[in-house]
Order: sequence, then structure tokens, then C-alpha cells
Amino acid sequence: MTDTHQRVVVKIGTSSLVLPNGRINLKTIDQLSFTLATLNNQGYELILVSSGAIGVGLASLGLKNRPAEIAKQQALASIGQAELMRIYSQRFLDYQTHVAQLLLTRDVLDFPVSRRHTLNTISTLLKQRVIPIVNENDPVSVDELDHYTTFSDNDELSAQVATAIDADRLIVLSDIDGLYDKDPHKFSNAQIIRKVATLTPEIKAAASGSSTRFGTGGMVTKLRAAATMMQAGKQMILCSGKNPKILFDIFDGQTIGTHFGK
Ligand SMILES: Nc1ncnc2c1ncn2[C@@H]1O[C@H](COP(=O)(O)OP(=O)(O)O)[C@@H](O)[C@H]1O
Ligand SMILES: N[C@@H](CCC(=O)OP(=O)(O)O)C(=O)O
Repeated sequence: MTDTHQRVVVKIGTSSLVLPNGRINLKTIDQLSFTLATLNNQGYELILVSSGAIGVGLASLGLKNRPAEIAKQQALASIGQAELMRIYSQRFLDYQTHVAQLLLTRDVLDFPVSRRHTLNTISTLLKQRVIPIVNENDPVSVDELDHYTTFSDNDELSAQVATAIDADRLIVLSDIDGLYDKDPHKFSNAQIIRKVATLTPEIKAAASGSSTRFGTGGMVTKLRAAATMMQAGKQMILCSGKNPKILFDIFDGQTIGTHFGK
């Protein structure tokens, strides 16, 4: 292994898991499973934070658009999460690798006892060379009065998990290959930024929301995740999730996408 980073969280967003026509992107899921299984065999400790419950729920029911009602979104998430895990389990088993599901809410990581149990579960899985697949527990997540259980989204969730388990780095696989000086889906002259050492006001001003149909937080939530990682003295890499085999190049030490932090 040429890379010194041993424990790594990989986050993949809905727009990489669902095709523009709303169907499941089996090619990406297969490449992701193959790549993570191979890296797991090489001795890296990997945690996958996967979005896609609602997107896969929509695909399963043949629906085109995300419903506005929260109850319908939560029902879709519970349908899609089961199907998503079925696909992951099947694909990973093709590569002789077991996966496990962890559905988290914010309070689970906020309260010391549940936090400790969750982290113990993750480290036990890692010792057994099982890859934990984490998502927010969308069907039960609520924000009301003083009871906050939701993460703002999975970019934040992945940074919270990465710092809690003391991962060396977080790799965010997105529908875009890095941070640009403005949204490349809106400006054809946008330029990629390869290295971000500090989150300056100019960098923050460059980031806007998602302009894709399935994405949620856009670059704003990715910068928040980067801030969490950098505050903890850790690195975040933002790169394209189109072909997750790109992870091999990153683990080989190549500079791909945008690197935040050290
Ligand atoms: N400065 C920027 N650089 C790159 N992408 C940006 C920027 N500002 C906004 N975006 C948008 O953020 C999107 C990625 O976020 P999102 O759609 O939530 O994807 P994901 O599902 O991968 O989390 C890009 O496709 C792009 O439209
Ligand atoms: N927990 C939700 C995903 C939330 C989310 O942050 O999505 P994304 O912006 O696509 O990473 C789901 O599984 O549908």
C-alpha cells in the first residue's frame, strides 16, 4: 500500500446512484461495490455513507418526482432503503464481501451512550472486515421543538461519522468532479479548484445549491462537511462518482478532484 490513510469514509450522493431518467444506476453501484471490496481486501477500513433511499424508492414505485409531503418522502425512504441494501448486499457478495446497515439519526451521535454503542458497532464490524453502509434513518427523522433528529443531509452525516470514528479522510463522490469557482452547470467558463487549505469567504461564495433533479444540498453542504473535517485536522476529497474505480487512483496517491485540508 502506498497510501498512509487507513480508515476512510466514502460518501456517495443520490445523483450518482440514480440515472437522469430516474432508474437505478446499476453500473455505478457495481463499480463502487467492486472497488470497495477490493480495497477492503487490501486492508483498508472502509465505511460507506450512501444516499439514495428516496431516489431508489421513487424508482421502485415508478414515480418521476419526489412528493412534497414529508410522510410520503419518509415512506419512500423506507421502501427504497430496503431495496438499496438488497442491491448492495448482492453486489458486494459477488466480490466476497459482507456489508452491514446502520441507519442513524442526529441524536444517536449526540447522546454519549448511544454514540458509544454506535461507534463500538462500527469498530466491531471493521475488525470483522465487514463494510458498514450508513444512511440517515429517514423514516423516523423529525425536527420539532427541541427534538432534533435529522442531519441537514448526508454530506454532514458523513463528516460527523468520519470525525466520530477518527477516519483519516472523507471522500465525497458527487455528480461533479470537484469544487469550481462557480456552479459549472450554470456557467460554462467555471474553473476547477484543486486545493483548498482554508475556507475563505471567496470559496464559500463560489458554492451554491444543487441544480440537479435528485441532488439535495449542492456545494453548500459539501463545504460544511469540509469545514467539519478540516476543524478536526482531517482531509476531505470531493470528486466524481461517475466511475467509483477512481478511488483506486486516489488510494494510489494521485491528486484527483478537490482536496480540502492537509
Ligand atoms: N462552486 C460549485 N462547484 C461545483 N458544483 C457546484 C458549485 N456550486 C453549486 N454546485 C452544484 O452542486 C452540485 C453537486 O451537489 P448535489 O447535486 O447535491 O450532488 P450529490 O447528489 O452528489 O450530493 C453540482 O452538480 C453543481 O450543480
Ligand atoms: N437520506 C436521503 C439522502 C439525503 C441526501 O443528503 O442526499 P444527497 O444530497 O443525494 O447526498 C436518502 O437516502 O434518500
